[in-house]
Amino acid sequence: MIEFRSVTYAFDDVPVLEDVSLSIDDGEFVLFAGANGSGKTTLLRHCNGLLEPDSGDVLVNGTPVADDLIAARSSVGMVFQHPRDQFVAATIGADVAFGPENLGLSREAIDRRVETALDAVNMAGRGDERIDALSGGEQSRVAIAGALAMNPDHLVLDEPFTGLDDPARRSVLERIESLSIDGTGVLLTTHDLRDVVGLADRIVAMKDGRVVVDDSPERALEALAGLDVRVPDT
Ligand SMILES: Nc1ncnc2c1ncn2[C@@H]1O[C@H](COP(=O)(O)OP(=O)(O)OP(=O)(O)O)[C@@H](O)[C@H]1O
Repeated sequence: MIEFRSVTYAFDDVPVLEDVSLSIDDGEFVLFAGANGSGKTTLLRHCNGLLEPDSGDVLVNGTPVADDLIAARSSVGMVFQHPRDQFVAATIGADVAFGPENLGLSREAIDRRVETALDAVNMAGRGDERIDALSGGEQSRVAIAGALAMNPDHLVLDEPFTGLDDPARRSVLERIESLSIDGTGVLLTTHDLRDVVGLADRIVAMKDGRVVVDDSPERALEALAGLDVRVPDT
């Protein structure tokens, strides 16, 4: 479970998050919607200590993130907007192994995690391939595998479809759907809900650093007018 309690945060004295309180259960699929600059990325970067609140608290499984960064980072996997920026190794397998290696697991356990994570993104057996030779969609799936190798309870995906063509978008979407069905919680930011709204349990919409809608997809869609969020046509 992830809990934000009255979280306030400013960049250089400019308020970016104002009194955000949310609680996210294990297994929940939550869409974070809102215009560019509304604070979605900034909020989610608090889940594993990349940012710390100026006031308020962020707890993962009941423990403040800053008190146990390893526990928070094991429980909440993050995939950033430009996966290319988060790779640390030249080959798929080495990159996906990086997180588990830092947990001090045995080689055998690491290999098992890498294999399972690659399987989950439909890239089994491709560990020796170079990341720089992959398409954008494949790179996104490797980034997701890297997060999955930590066996997270929740997966944070920040605008995972940015820059992807239609086939890549579909392939990443399918992977996200099957992970969600298998029980991984998903926190996904987007300013375009069309492809993902059918998967979500809940939509949280932000505006100017505040949560302005937090509801089931059906009810939230009615409330989203005026927030610069593309909603499905029907
Ligand atoms: N490193 C930074 N330094 C200063 N200001 C920042 C920084 N990162 C974000 N901001 C500002 O914080 C505000 C919220 O940005 P954030 O990226 O959280 O919004 P977002 O809703 O995720 O939008 P986007 O879809 O564009 O990523 C914006 O006004 C942005 O300019």
